[in-house]
Amino acid sequence: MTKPNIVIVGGGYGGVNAAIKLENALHKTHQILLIERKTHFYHAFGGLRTVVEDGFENKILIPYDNMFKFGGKILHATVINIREKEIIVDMETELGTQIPFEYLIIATGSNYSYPGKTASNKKDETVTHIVAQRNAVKNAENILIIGGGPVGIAEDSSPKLKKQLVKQLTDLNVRLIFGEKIDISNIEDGLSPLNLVTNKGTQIESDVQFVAIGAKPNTEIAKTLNESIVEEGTNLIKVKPTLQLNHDEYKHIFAIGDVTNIQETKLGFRAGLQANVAANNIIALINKKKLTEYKPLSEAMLVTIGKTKGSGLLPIFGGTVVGSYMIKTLKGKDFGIPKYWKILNATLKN
Ligand SMILES: Cc1cc2nc3c(=O)[nH]c(=O)nc-3n(C[C@H](O)[C@H](O)[C@H](O)COP(=O)(O)OP(=O)(O)OC[C@H]3O[C@@H](n4cnc5c(N)ncnc54)[C@H](O)[C@@H]3O)c2cc1C
Repeated sequence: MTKPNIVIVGGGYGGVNAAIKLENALHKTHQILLIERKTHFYHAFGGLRTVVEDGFENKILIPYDNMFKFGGKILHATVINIREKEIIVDMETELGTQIPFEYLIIATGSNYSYPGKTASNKKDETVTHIVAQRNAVKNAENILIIGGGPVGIAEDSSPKLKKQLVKQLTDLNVRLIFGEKIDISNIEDGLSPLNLVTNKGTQIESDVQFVAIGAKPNTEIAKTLNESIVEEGTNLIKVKPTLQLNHDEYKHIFAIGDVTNIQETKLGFRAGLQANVAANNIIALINKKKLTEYKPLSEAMLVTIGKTKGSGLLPIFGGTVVGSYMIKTLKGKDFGIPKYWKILNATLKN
């Protein structure tokens, strides 16, 4: 007898963790199916280092091929439609284009400009893009970065963190401009010299430009199920604390990670924690047990500046600011790369 499908759409930090957990627990009774458009997991935490270290891209592009151990399947296709009991993909797969499910997890994450994330589905195209960026940086005298990202957050949540980051960047000869905006529509590929002017009239000449103005949630396909599951304004999927969609018709559909409207900064490690809750709740529904709730954590971030510097905020004692030593140890040294190769059951060749 064919086993009912549990489908996970999106193999990022949330989707991979949920798929592995569900496969471990349910492979005897259910077919676990991960649908992911890319052939390789893109380990975003280390994305920025590809710009300065030759070959680093090979460490952060991890093949998905070997991740399942008990018959789970990964299909490389793009989901274009979600219905109440099935999803539709954009190409013919071994299971066709119309794939039924008993339970579904939407984990389609968010987009970010290169090299934060990749827009390409194929490893060689991603590598070509990264190498072009790295070469442009090697030949550049002036590099423009638009968007303060975690620094912007630091401003609101911890003045001490902001102060530490500003000092470290200024020591490295980085010129910081706060409170001004640049029209990014003037930037094409970010690899050619440009002379830009901010809304306050500051002229900035640069050889290379990086746009770092935040992630954009991938919730368009969620809307194909029902427009009302996505919050207007934020474009995020409304979820209950159990991570089921906040809609009584869809108790069998969950959302996790960067796509949800949970009130906390969007981070991969949180997507992983949410994956545990969603997977446990699917197991609980199958076994007719009580569901558990996801509890958002307090603010946390680790901002690296090169291999040895940085500053961060840990979610302990209501938010503790830490300096370069902790950041180097927790993140800057290897960005958790060995951990993710292990999770995906792949071998990193040095
Ligand atoms: C430069 C940078 C550094 C970061 N550093 C950290 C850090 O140090 N620590 C931390 O915790 N977080 C960090 N983050 C944040 C972290 O990357 C995100 O929070 C995380 O990626 C969210 O995980 P996710 O599983 O929700 O989605 P994603 O990781 O975005 O994964 C979504 C997946 O879904 C796939 N997908 C999307 N739509 C479809 C579709 N229709 N069909 C098939 N597949 C689809 C995508 O290809 C993608 O693989 C960083 C982010 C950036 C950009």
